[in-house]
Amino acid sequence: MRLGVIADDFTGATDIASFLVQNGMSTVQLNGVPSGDESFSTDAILVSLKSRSCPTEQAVSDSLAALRWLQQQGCERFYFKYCSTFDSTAQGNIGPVTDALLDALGEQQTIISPALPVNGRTVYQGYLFVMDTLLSESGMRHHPVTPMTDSNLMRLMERQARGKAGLIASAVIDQGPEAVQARLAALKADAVRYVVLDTLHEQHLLTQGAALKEMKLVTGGSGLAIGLARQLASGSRDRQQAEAAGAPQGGRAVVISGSCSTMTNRQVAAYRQQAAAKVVEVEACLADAQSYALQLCDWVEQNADGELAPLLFATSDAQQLQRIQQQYGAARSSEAVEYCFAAVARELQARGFQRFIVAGGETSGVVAQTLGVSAFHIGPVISPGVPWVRDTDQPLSLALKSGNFGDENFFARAQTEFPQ
Ligand SMILES: Nc1ncnc2c1ncn2[C@@H]1O[C@H](COP(=O)(O)OP(=O)(O)OP(=O)(O)O)[C@@H](O)[C@H]1O
Ligand SMILES: O=C(O)[C@@H](O)C(=O)CO
Repeated sequence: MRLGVIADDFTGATDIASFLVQNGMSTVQLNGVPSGDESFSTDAILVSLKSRSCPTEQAVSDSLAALRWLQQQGCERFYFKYCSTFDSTAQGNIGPVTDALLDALGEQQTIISPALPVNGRTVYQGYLFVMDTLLSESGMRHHPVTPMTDSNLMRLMERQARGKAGLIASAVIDQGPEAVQARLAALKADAVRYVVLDTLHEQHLLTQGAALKEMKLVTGGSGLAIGLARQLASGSRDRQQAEAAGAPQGGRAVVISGSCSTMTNRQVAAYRQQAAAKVVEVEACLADAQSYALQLCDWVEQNADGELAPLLFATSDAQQLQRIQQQYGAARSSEAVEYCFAAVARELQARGFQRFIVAGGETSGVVAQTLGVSAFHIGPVISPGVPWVRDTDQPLSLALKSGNFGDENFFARAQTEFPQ
């Protein structure tokens, strides 16, 4: 059974791709809907979009285009991948995209399962937790683009989508796949369109996978992929061989950090102690991003011969970010930073850089798009949900880190533990 995945951002896409591969499904990841007539024979085909925080109409039309293309590729099951921290406010795109996909598939019900317990994202009584904290009390409440101030997934869904939301609590999931299926059917009879699934640990994801293997459309983070892949995998491939195709190759490296998450702040602080690092000033990005980018690239080149790659970071803590956003506007400042990073990536590629370690989903999307990446091999995992990936056409290796993923030493480990 071929699985088609539509991911709403770039790091989210590599995140789920790594779990699919680790759990037995051969996977190709494509940047956007391909325009040519190529076809792929992998167990899973993943289209990564930049639809998390774009205007809703565009998110819906891009997602529907991806769905149609995946159907043409013979996919029969579909997975809408969004963030394990449900990055989506009342005006967000998860609800409208879910509704559009359900309508296009002629389905009345789907599930909402953002949990990824290995990275501390769990769901209890429909409330999303980050480690030991409610989502709305975690660093996500200060997110520059999608501040999360509610943790109740039923409420979040009902605010942005068209139908009723319900819950399957952990006590039911503990009873196994048949109990989950029976509850889904009961909720469907009650016209519940979005069913939030409690998830406390990996066994719950395995149960969900078994319960949902016939469901046409599922939605969630990357955790559910563990359970679903084990049901849908064809068993036709050698994981180690596949990972070797995505292992990082040589060439000069740079670390680019545009995430302001709590974890990225810690990672940047740790890496600055070990490697050359330079802050990217929002004022300079706003003034003349193009020439500022060239200056930054000169600095990167001057510092590229150390043991560890140089770091450019716009990463700020919550207070700095608030000051910047008040002064320049949230959208304007984040766009200026993204524009500058795009110019930096383009220039460094032209100067022969071949390994890019990037923090932040939006930032990764911009960088990968600028570098002209159209398809990846998924390589070895640096931290849960963050694999090295290698472009299928050009000598280019990328580690695209979701904002909150990885341990404190992530940037250094991505280099030292994966020598070329
Ligand atoms: N100093 C800053 N001032 C204003 N905006 C910034 C600053 N630094 C980064 N940004 C913007 O914040 C946004 C961060 O989003 P991004 O998706 O890259 O990281 P993230 O949300 O932490 O990661 P993820 O989506 O993987 O959880 C980007 O648009 C980036 O340009
Ligand atoms: O699910 C997650 O947390 C990540 O894959 C992600 O989408 C962050 O951008």
